[in-house]
Amino acid sequence: PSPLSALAQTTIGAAFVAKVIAVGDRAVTLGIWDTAGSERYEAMSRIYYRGARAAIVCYDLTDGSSFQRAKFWVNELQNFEENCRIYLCGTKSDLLEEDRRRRGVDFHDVQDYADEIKAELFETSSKTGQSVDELFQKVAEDYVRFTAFQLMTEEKGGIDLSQKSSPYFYSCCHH
Ligand SMILES: Nc1nc2c(ncn2[C@@H]2O[C@H](COP(=O)(O)OP(=O)(O)OP(=O)(O)O)[C@@H](O)[C@H]2O)c(=O)[nH]1
Repeated sequence: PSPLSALAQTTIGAAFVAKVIAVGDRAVTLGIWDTAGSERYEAMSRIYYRGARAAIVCYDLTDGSSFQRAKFWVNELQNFEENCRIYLCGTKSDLLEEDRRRRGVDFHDVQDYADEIKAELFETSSKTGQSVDELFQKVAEDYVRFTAFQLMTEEKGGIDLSQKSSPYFYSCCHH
């Protein structure tokens, strides 16, 4: 079956897949939960995204109401998962390539919203694969970058600028 037909089923509960991504010379394994998009399954979805470090919130680029529903999930994540970075993902970009008039959500409106919530924005297609790899690559890269930063700031309750021998200075700031 094509990748698209494998996905074209209503998600009840959640589906899981692990994806290994190279970031520099490291291999990062992302554990990806595909949760049900319907708000009806809100309580169940929360079980899966609890503790998540990243969330890809998808909406259909041809359907304005799906963007409004995406905002619901963004609010949920902001309220319950403070350590979770949010990535907005407009799907079905292939349909816009075919006919620009099918766009149901203004790009600049979404970009403004993404800036407001400090999220990255991607427009992807499961059909053509457009920007899908780039999106997961960014998630993995950000994870590595922010985790290193968090370790650096948490270890001693702050960044000690007098500690020039800190290994983090060698890995990221030493010239
Ligand atoms: N043209 C096009 N159709 C797509 C694309 N992605 C999904 N579809 C179609 O959109 C419909 C819904 O796709 P799903 O992936 O099941 O949507 P979903 O949001 O995961 O649905 P739930 O699992 O119920 O949350 C199906 O008919 C898919 O074939 C895409 O990138 N391009």
